[in-house]
Amino acid sequence: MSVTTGGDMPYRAPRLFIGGAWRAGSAETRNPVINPATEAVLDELTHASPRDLDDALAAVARGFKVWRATPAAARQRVLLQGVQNLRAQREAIARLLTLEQGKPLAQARMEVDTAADMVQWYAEQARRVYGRILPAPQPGADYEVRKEPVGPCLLMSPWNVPVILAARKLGGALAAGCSCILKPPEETPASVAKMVECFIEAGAPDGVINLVFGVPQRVSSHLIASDVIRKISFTGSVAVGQGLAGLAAPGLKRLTLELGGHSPVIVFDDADVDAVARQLVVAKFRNAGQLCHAPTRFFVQKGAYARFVDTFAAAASQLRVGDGMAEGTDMGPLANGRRLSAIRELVAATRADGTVVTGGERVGDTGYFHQPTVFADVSPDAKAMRDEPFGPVALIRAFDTPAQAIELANATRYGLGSYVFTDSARLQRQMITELEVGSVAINSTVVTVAEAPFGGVRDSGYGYESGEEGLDSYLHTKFVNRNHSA
Ligand SMILES: NC(=O)C1=CN([C@@H]2O[C@H](COP(=O)(O)OP(=O)(O)OC[C@H]3O[C@@H](n4cnc5c(N)ncnc54)[C@H](O)[C@@H]3O)[C@@H](O)[C@H]2O)C=CC1
Ligand SMILES: O=Cc1ccc(S(=O)(=O)O)cc1
Repeated sequence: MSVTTGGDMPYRAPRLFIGGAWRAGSAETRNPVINPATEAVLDELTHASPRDLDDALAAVARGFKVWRATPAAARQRVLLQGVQNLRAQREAIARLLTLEQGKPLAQARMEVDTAADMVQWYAEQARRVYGRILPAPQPGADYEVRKEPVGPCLLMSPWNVPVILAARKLGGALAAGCSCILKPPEETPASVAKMVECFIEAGAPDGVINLVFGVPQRVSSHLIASDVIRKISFTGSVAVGQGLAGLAAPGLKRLTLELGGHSPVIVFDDADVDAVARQLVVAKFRNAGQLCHAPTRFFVQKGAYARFVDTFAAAASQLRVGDGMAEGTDMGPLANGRRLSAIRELVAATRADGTVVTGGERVGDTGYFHQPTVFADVSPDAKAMRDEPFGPVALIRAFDTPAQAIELANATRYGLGSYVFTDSARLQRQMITELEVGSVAINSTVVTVAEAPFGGVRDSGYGYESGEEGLDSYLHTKFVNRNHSA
């Protein structure tokens, strides 16, 4: 039986794409792709064998030679055509995404739009990779600083926002002149493969984009061990990021790690409490809370606290939980059974450290659905205040002084996003300075955009994606001392 995507197209797990050709993976392992709303198996994904991976390494090395020699304007044309293709495939990709990941279709469509926007920005920037000439102290000489693509890249992206996170890596690498092997998540492979197809069909030469799936640990250890790979970009958990840093160390390979987060929200008394609470409910429960920069720890000043809790809980309880394909669904299921189990455990453990004001239960017994769950008066010592929830759980606590808010906010090992609500310029400045994070949104819930760097500190990882810094992470800098008189 095949599952249709809502149009006429049946769901099919993608094949590998290596050296310009699609092929089934020849490993003995495979994995089922599961619809998280129904737990039905959509299809089986074949895995790359060591031989497939060696073919991908040979292809990506060949692809690099071609792509690095391709003028920036030509690379830009391919990327912009890919973006156009992506926009044309919006509905098809969004449907695949909802089927395999669970998010509401409207959010899946927005994901495709954001992915297109992010690659477009990189494409536009491809022609602005400038070097510089410096004055040399001796006559007849120029000091020149050049930017060059770092080499073939291994890009590994996760299942929570599969299209954006893969497209952002692909766009940066290709704009810089790097070839790549992309290893998307095995749990949500088809939406990413369809996105990749848009850039293949736009004219990326053979070997420039390669796509593999497999047992993640086997794929990453095999590919990172090869001298061919010069840079690795990974988004996922801290534990896996640490392991990859170990694998990258012997070859001293460049690494960008975008790991977890446990983003604080600080709401001061002067904020428009009702409006802010409602805005934060949308941000918190988008993608069922499975975003690395999702607001998770809500610190609200005492004067605004009771009202914030009431409005936030009321808005959260009104969210319609259901199949992402159904009209009117606000929040879909969690993306996989691991996440549902983890959230149920987290909720059970947090009951001793706070009060459930809404939610707290699984929804139904088929599909990975969980209620939007809000805890108030959560102890700062609760395990949930330290460990990333990565799901539909909001933790609220009151604070008195700005210094207390900072202490609470900085009390995890993560440092990715943060959100501050106040019109006081003095408080805004203090929060911007003292929050130990990669980004701060003031009176806003947006911390990641195409034109600005996104990255974290401490356990949230290192390096940047998007913005000039994101492009620079696929470039190395060469100094040339050119003596004309010799
Ligand atoms: N920063 C982010 O956007 C993400 C963070 N996470 C964090 O990870 C936690 C656990 O989720 P899991 O899916 O179990 O995380 P995980 O880190 O095991 O998996 C995340 C992604 O990494 C890949 N992966 C796993 N092991 C790998 C390896 N050795 N080499 C290369 N890729 C590998 C997986 O295929 C998956 O797509 C979440 O609760 C969340 O805290 C998970 C996904 C995305
Ligand atoms: O989980 C990491 C993550 C998720 C989403 C986005 S974006 O806001 O959609 O760009 C960025 C990072």
